Amino acid sequence: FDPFTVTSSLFGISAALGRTIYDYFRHKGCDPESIVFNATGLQLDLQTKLFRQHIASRVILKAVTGFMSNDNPKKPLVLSLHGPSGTGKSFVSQLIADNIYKEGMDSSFVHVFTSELHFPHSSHLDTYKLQQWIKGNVTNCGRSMFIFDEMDKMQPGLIDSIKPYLDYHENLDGVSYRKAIFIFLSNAGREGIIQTALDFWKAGQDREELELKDLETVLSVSVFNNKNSYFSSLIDKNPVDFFIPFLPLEYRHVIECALAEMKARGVPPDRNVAEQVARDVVYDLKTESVFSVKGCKTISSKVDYYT
Ligand SMILES: Nc1ncnc2c1ncn2[C@@H]1O[C@H](COP(=O)(O)OP(=O)(O)OP(=O)(O)O)[C@@H](O)[C@H]1O
Repeated sequence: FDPFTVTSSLFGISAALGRTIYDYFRHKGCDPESIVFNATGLQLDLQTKLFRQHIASRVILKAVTGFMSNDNPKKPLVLSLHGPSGTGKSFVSQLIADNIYKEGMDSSFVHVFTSELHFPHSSHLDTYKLQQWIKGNVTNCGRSMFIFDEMDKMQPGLIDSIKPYLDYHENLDGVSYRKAIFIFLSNAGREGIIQTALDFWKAGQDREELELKDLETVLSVSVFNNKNSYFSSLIDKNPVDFFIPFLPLEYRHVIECALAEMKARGVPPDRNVAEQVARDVVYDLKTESVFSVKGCKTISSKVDYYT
């Protein structure tokens, strides 16, 4: 029994809209007990579960903690996470959700939008549906979280349609969006981030010495100045509070991911298996095989294979 599908087929609407309607009737407003921000929990999760992303960890902790401790924010929190595949962008969104919502990603106040899943056939109607989707969910609960996956594959028209919700507005049509969190995930800027990390590696510098300012320029060059980038549509009135780079992962980091995966499954972490898994991963020749092409993305299935 899938309530979204039932709701959708009853009304002859898309599953996404069905979910909004279902959520609306199931939860009239947010239940304060299901939204309790745990700043210490987030800090601990970022320190212990997210590997080797010191810049992202630091920025996310500050941004989310600052925003959640403010009862009257002036605008929604808008985070844009960038970097190569499998480096922890979706994973960190899950850690944020885990420390805000009692039910984490399963909370009915957390909404993941994938343009290909929600609107496979683009049409002008889609922008209306997307706006209604956001509006319906925020009307239901102001402290809603929206995760937009594969932002770089999203139609520019759709991005334009969400811009008003990201800005400084007391309210729009009687709805205040200021307590919502928007997280954009994309691979935009990936080349610049990889090149900077590689230059550091070649110079024998510790990657932990990399600072946000070392990556801001490359991010802005590849992200803002690219006419095909989704940011070209956001740039005029930039509503993004933090652009957060995720660094490519090396062989030794893949080992850490494999060990963590075994631990999470209750299997005793075995370094030999972890090394086998890390050897199996493809490394990018353009980076002299220093960085894993897909980060830690395929680790789970490889651990299955070797354990
Ligand atoms: N830095 C990291 N620390 C710990 N685990 C990680 C890290 N990066 C990736 N992983 C593991 O790999 C899995 C896949 O990563 P994730 O889905 O976050 O990648 P992504 O950056 O969102 O990639 P994509 O751009 O392809 O969507 C995660 O669920 C997590 O188990």
